[in-house]
Amino acid sequence: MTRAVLSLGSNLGDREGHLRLAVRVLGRAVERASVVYETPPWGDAGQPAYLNAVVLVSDPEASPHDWLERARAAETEAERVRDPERRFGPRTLDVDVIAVCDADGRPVLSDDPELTLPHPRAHLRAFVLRPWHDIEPAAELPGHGPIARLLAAPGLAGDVAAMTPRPDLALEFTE
Ligand SMILES: Nc1ncnc2c1ncn2[C@@H]1O[C@H](COP(=O)(O)OP(=O)(O)OP(=O)(O)O)[C@@H](O)[C@H]1O
Ligand SMILES: Nc1nc2c(c(=O)[nH]1)N=C(CO)CN2
Repeated sequence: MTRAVLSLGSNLGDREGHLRLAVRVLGRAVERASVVYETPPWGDAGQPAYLNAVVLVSDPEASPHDWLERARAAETEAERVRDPERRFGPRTLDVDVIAVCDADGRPVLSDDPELTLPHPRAHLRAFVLRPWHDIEPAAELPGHGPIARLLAAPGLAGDVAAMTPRPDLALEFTE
């Protein structure tokens, strides 16, 4: 049994459709989905705006690695193409595993480059922390503390303010 926080992002093609596709691939594992946000590109400015959201998922059968497999399956369905020249470049769909807890609610930590937990750049990304905070306000990012505190830090204030909620694009999932 594991629970995970997954971040969804898309800035190419049918962005909304790609986020919906990810939720469909994750299926009944989805427990909560955040509001969708329109966000300026982070890390590589020369690309279109993203739609971002966060989902909380759980599955009695899933190992931490299974979440990475499911993330990749959704990216493949969205026909994501990787550009080795642009690490933070545009993509049809990005699904990142932000954090995983085991059956006892303990955070899973990993420095394996194939699946690093928590995600090594999550604490720098308002597009991850703000939607996560919306659906789990008391959450902590292991090694970094409460996400509410990270969001309030001066370094992220500009990025948080630049995010636009898109309630017109609510993600549906089976409760
Ligand atoms: N927590 C994680 N979530 C997703 N991928 C991870 C994680 N930790 C390590 N990886 C590895 O990172 C590699 C690159 O993933 P990907 O192409 O999605 O990166 P990216 O989305 O361009 O960058 P970023 O991870 O900063 O968003 C993958 O092969 C994957 O195995
Ligand atoms: N706003 C925003 N910027 C990004 C995103 C993303 O999902 N949203 N994903 C990236 C991939 O690493 C790079 N930059």
